[in-house]
Amino acid sequence: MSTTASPRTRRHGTPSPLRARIGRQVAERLDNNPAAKKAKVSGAQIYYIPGYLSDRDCDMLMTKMDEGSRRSTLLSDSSDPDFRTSDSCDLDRWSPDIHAIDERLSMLLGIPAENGETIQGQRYSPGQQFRAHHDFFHESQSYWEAMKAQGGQRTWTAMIYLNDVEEGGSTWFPQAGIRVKPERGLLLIWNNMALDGSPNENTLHEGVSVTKGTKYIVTKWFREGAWIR
Ligand SMILES: O=C(O)CCC(=O)C(=O)O
Ligand SMILES: [Fe+2]
Repeated sequence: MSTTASPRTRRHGTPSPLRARIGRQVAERLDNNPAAKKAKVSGAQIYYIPGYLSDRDCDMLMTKMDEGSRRSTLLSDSSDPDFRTSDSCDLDRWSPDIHAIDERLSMLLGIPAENGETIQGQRYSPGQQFRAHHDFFHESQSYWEAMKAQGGQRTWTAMIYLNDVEEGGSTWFPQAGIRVKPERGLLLIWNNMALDGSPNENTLHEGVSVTKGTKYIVTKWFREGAWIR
């Protein structure tokens, strides 16, 4: 896999030794985990683990999401009202079932649990999508100062598909060149930073519109520092 960051990666922020170290440490941990597979993509670190979450946990999360969802929001203004049309649900991190999943993810990546934002559930019905975006914060935007004070930049993303989707709903990384089809229990993990710790453009990704059925996923974004104090 090519690991060269393109010069364009510098546009949304600056290199950072801390983030570069987190990138190396997590990748080394995943490389040594026989369950974790490395995706053969260009210019980004992407891994996956099929069957990571049990059917019981997937069902538990989908039930909670059906009980507590609201319309998804965006950090930055978009002129496109259809940019992110899913429903979202913040899952209570202190409930024992969720806490156990948090702990497992944190152990898997070797990132302290307090660096993880609260797991967010997202549900897409036919026609709903999350258009191409980066999970990292754009450091030139007005929200960045507030984010900096709350754990700083997002480094790794962990996303789990909770069900198989009848049609559509894949996660597409147009620049890294990979399309992931939803599969119940599958964990997808990627580093939003380049090797030098600057935001990596190649992690641009899209939750492609669902055409048939409903898509349920959970996402956890890890910060470079403590998010919970
Ligand atoms: O729905 C997807 O496949 C992608 C979701 C996503 O990009 C996110 O949660 O940050
Ligand atoms: Fe995303």
